[in-house]
Amino acid sequence: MSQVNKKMKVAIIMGSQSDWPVMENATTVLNALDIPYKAMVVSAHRTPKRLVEFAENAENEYSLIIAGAGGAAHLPGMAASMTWLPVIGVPVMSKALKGMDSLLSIVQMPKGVAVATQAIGEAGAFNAGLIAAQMLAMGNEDLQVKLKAWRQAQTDSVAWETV
Ligand SMILES: Nc1c(C(=O)O)ncn1[C@@H]1O[C@H](COP(=O)(O)O)[C@@H](O)[C@H]1O
Repeated sequence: MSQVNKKMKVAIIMGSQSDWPVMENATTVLNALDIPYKAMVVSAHRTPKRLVEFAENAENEYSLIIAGAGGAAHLPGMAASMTWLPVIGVPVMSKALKGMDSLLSIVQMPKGVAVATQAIGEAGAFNAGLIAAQMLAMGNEDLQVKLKAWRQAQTDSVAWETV
């Protein structure tokens, strides 16, 4: 894999395939800006060995990790504990506690291991893709141009007023 591709690629991991309808929102901005990604189920609880293998090798293939999980959402923090790559956490809505459990499990990291936690649910997943794009754009002028155009299109689409 070329250095350019490696620099741009985002991993989207989630605890269960049932998270995908929420986590798919993370792909909206990535698709719009032609940022490559790979989405996969990796569970700290159910597939711990797969998580260790993924996290220990992530820097060879990816620039950033978006990690979503619901309930006892240990996946983002555990991934962050095993790689220096930035991990953006998405609390997936849970049935029993409406995602408050997911949010608190992800956001309340101990000092020294960081997860960039987003809002609960679809908006959080969407913004995870957006902040990933912004982070990648820091060192990429082409991406900055695309991102500014995307932002302007959003601004134009929400402006509304009566005559
Ligand atoms: N929180 C975690 C982890 C983990 O943190 O490793 N693995 C699965 N899960 C979560 O369990 C919920 C229910 O999963 P199922 O729908 O498969 O029963 C999902 O939201 C998933 O993210």
